[in-house]
Amino acid sequence: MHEEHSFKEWVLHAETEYRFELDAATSLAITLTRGRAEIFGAELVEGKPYLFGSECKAAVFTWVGCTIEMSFQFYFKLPSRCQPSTEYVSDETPMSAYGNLHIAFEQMRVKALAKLHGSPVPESAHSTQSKPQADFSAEPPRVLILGPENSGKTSISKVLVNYAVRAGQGWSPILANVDPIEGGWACPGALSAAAVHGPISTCSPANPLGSAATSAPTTLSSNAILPLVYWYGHAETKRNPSLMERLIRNLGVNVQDKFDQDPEGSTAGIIIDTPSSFAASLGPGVNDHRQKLIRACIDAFRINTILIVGHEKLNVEMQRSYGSTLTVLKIPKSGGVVELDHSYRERVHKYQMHTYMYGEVIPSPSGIRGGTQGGETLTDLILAPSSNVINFSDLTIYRIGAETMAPSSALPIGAARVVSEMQPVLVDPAQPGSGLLNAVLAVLAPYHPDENERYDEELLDLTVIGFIVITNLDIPHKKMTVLSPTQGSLVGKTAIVGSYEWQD
Ligand SMILES: Nc1ncnc2c1ncn2[C@@H]1O[C@H](COP(=O)(O)OP(=O)(O)OP(=O)(O)O)[C@@H](O)[C@H]1O
Repeated sequence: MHEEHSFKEWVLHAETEYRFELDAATSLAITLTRGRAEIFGAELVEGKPYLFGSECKAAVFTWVGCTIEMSFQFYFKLPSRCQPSTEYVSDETPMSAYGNLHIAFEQMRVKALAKLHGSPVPESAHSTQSKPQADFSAEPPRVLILGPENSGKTSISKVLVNYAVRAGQGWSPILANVDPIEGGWACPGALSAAAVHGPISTCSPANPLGSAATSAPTTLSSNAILPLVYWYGHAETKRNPSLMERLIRNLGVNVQDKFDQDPEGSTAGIIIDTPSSFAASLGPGVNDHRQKLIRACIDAFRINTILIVGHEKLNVEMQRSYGSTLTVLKIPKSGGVVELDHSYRERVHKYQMHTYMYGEVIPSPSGIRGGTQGGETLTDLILAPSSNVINFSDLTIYRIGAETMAPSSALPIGAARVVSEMQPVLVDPAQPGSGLLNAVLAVLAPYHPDENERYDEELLDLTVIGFIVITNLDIPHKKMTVLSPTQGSLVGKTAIVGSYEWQD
């Protein structure tokens, strides 16, 4: 194996950022040696090497100026360079706009808390900043972020959540991810929400929102993130918009329950990261789905602020639809956001699945000791999945809506379609072409223990307790091999298969 490393220092002036993009099989360590700096709102601790890998793309921003040291290493073949494939410093960032937004949201939180306690609103919560547009009421910020592909929606969500967590007021805002491609804290295809208690780190696209307790060992410092997960199972929202809508509404009901149980906690608010398909009208019919899903988010999470990232047309559209009842704000897109192409997204999907099963340890560049991946100690990040052979009958598998629905025109005259797009269809692993080999399955929480509380489509409303991958099907013996991050038994469990596949 060929290895080579390099070392470099960057001096950043106030309100500038160092942007980098890593190639595959490279790793980077960044150490803050002077001043203060942050990555998407998460502060770096001075003197601690932060590791980045798996083609990570990110920026180190400083409000006050800083010096950072980089150690870079590439592994394997073709040592074409000794630095990230792209790296530069920019003094044009939208961070002050994002900072102002954070201040406005902070005022909303403070006012909402004061209202809850019946106390007067503190002077500091009355804005002296040039406040963005409409009047923010005494409601917590419940924010929907919309924007086209590669506009930086996820990064902005992280900045806003990290600033709230850093504010020192004990806020734990909820971050919800309704972008199935993103993966969030689970696997690609999932929709999730979690209360965030500590800064969300960025070190690898395999964990875009930091590590979660579902796949990580309990020793992780960030294991406070306990996401609530639903499984959509596909990359594209247009594939089954009705299911998307139902899951969004389910997430909303859960978040609302949490808010009802903890009114004080609810004042921290919620930030929703959305798929880029919400911003793009791609053809006849798609626009309706898009509108329906945006409306579902607004209702489900009782949104009071919509942020549009750098998209004039969408801004006008949202102003027209919601401007009279909600605050709709256009915010600038960062010039640093990287255009991620299809093949990169496919590789990220693989990194995410691999990390879900095995964990991820980014190799430290030579000479780097005590490196951290977003605050975690490296030995904690290795997972040992179990590969078990189970009987076909141990696990009940469904697919939501039939994959191979006959077109209505092919049905006998007068016959209604039997399978709706929301109907759970039992999948028989013994059937050739079941589509289960290498499929990613979401294992669901149990049905309601009280038979009287059960209903037909209950399956659609069950949360996910974990993901498995079927790595072998032995049809003659009616057995299958299942890779799972935990040792727990699957007997009697119910799982859903979508369209995601993964091979190690
Ligand atoms: N200022 C920046 N400097 C360098 N890289 C950045 C910056 N902002 C964002 N990125 C990177 O650009 C990529 C795309 O950003 P992000 O995921 O936030 O966009 P998005 O709009 O959520 O994407 P999607 O199209 O998946 O919805 C990510 O890899 C992110 O880390």
